[in-house]
Amino acid sequence: MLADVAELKVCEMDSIFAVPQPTNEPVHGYVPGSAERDSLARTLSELASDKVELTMTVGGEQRMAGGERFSVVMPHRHAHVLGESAQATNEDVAAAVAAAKAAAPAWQALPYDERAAIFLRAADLLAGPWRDRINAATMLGQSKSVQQAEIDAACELIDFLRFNAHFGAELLAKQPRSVPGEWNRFDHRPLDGFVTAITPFNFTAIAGNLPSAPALMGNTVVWKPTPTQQLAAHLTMRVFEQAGLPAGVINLVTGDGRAVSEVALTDPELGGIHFTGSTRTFQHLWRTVGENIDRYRAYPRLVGETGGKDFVIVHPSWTDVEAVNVALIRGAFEYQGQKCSAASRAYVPRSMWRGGLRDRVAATAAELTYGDVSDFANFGGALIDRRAYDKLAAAIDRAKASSSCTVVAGGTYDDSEGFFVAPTVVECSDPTDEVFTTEYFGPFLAVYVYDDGDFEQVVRQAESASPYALTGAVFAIDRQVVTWASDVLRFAAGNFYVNDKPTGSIVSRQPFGGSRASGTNDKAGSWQNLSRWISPRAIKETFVPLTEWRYPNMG
Ligand SMILES: NC(=O)c1ccc[n+]([C@@H]2O[C@H](COP(=O)([O-])OP(=O)(O)OC[C@H]3O[C@@H](n4cnc5c(N)ncnc54)[C@H](O)[C@@H]3O)[C@@H](O)[C@H]2O)c1
Ligand SMILES: N[C@@H](CCC=O)C(=O)O
Repeated sequence: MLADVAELKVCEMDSIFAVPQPTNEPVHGYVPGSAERDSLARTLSELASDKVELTMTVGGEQRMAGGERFSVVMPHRHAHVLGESAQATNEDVAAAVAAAKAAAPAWQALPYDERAAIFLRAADLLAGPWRDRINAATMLGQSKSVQQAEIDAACELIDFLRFNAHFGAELLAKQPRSVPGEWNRFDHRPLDGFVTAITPFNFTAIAGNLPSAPALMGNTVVWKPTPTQQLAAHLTMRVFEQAGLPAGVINLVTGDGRAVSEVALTDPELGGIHFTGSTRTFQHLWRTVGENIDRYRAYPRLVGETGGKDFVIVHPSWTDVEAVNVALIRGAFEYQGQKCSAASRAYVPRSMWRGGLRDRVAATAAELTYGDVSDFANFGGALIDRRAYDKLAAAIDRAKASSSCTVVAGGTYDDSEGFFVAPTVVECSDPTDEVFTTEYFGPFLAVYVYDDGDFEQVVRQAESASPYALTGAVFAIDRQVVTWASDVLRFAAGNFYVNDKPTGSIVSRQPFGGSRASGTNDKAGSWQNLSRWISPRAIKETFVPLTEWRYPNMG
C-alpha cells in the first residue's frame, strides 16, 4: 500500500507547504469542581480497574514478547497491578529490526509534509480525546501528581510533536548557496540505517519524543521504553497508530533492554541511538557501539541526554527569602525529585540560611504531602520502584550517620504500601561530600552554607564539584555578580537559570540538554536535535558544462 503512495507522490506532491505555526499547549488547572477534573478522575478509576496486556508492537502487530513475564504496578500502591508485560528476547528484537528495515523505503519516500501531518494529528489527539488517558496512565504508572502529569504527558509531548514538525520544515528549507551557472541543493536524507530509541521512566513526553523525532525526519525506529513507563508508552503507540503512522515505522519492544543491546545495537544497519536515561546506561550503549565499530555500514549517530546534579547558588545581594524557598522546594521536590533537572545541591549564604531560609525550607518541606496521586490534594507520589527507594534510603542513612551532615527536614521512608521517601533536606559542611556530587534521583536536597564573603570561592568549587553539567541557577540582584557567575559557570550547565528554579524547561523556549557526564547536549525539541537524524547529500547541477580542459594561464 505504502509503495503505491510513494509512486503517486511523484506526480502529486510538487508543492512546498507551510507547517502550522505552533504555540505551547495551555496547561489545564484541574481545579476543584471543574469538568476536566471530573473527567480525569473517571478515567483514573477506569484505568486502575483495568489490567492491560502491555504488548510489543512489531510491524504493526501487537503481541506479547517471548521472554519472562513481569507486572507493571502503581509505585504508590505496589500491590496494585496495572498491566502484564514480558521481556523481549533476541528473536523479538530481531523481528523489530527487520520490520524497521522493511518499512524504510516507503517511509523515506513519503513527503515530509505527509509525515509531519501524522505527528500533528497525534498532537491534536493528545490535546483532545486522549488527554485524560495519557495523563491517567502517567499518574498511575509513574506516580505523577495531576499537575506534573499534565505538564509532561499532555503539554510537553504535544509541544514536542508540534514544534518538531515546524523545526523540521525549517531545517529542510536550509540550502547551500548557488552562483550563476550552477544550482546547489541539499537532499536532506534520513540516516543510512534504522534508529534505536531507548527511553526513561520519568517523562512520558521524552518517551514519545525519542522515537517520533527521528521518524519525522524519515527514519524508521526500534523503540524500547522502560518497563516502569510501559503503560503510558503503550498508549502513546496507540495514539501514533490512530494518527495514521504506517506499520513498521516505529516498532515497540518491551523489557529491560539487554536484548536490544545485543541485537539492535550490533546490527550493521544501526543508524543511530536516541537515548535518555542514566549516564551509566548511556556509557554502556556507547561502549557497545565502540566495540562493534567495524561492523556498521555508516557511523551510528549517538544522541544521549543523561544524569544531573543540579545546583542553586544564592548570592548575598539576593534578599527575597521566599523566592529562594519556593525555588528550592519546587526545584527539589516536584515529582519526588525524579527530574534530571531537579535542584539537588544548594549553596546559600550563612546570613540568609540562619536568618530564616533554613526554617522556611524545613517547614515547607514538612508540609508537602506525598501519597496516592489519584487524590488531587497530594503534592506528589512515590519513587518509581524498589531500586530507587533503596538508593534513597541508603543515602539518607548515610547522611544521618555522617559527622558533617545534619538532616534539616524529612529523613524518613516507608515502603509498606508504596515506595515513599519524605522530602529530605540535609545540611552538610563538607562541599566535597557525595551529597554534592552523586545523583540520587529522589527527594534529597543537599545544602552547603557558606560565609557571606566566600561567594567567589564557592562558585568556583561548585563549577566542577560534580561530573555533571545539566542545569543550574543563580540568584543575585547585583548584575556584575550575575555576569561573573554566568561566565564562571558557562560549562557547568546546559540550561542556566537566573533568579529561577532549575527545572521546568518548555519546548521552544528553553531547549533542553547538558554536556560533560549529562549527555551530548543535542537539545530535545529543537532543530539541533532534528539535525542529528538527517544526513544531507549535497547535489551540484551545472547548467552548461565546461568544454575546455586547459587553464587560462596556459595560453
Ligand atoms: N538529561 C535529560 O534530558 C534526562 C531526562 C530524563 C531523565 N534523565 C536521566 O535518566 C535517569 C533516570 O531514568 P532511568 O532510571 O529510566 O534510566 P536508566 O538508565 O536506568 O534507563 C533508561 C533506559 O535504558 C534502558 N536500559 C538499561 N540498561 C540497558 C541496557 N544494558 N541495554 C539497553 N537498554 C538499557 C532502560 O530499560 C530504560 O529504557 C536519571 O539519571 C536522569 O537524570 C535525563
Ligand atoms: N524538561 C525537564 C527535565 C527533563 C528531565 O527529566 C525540566 O526542565 O524539568
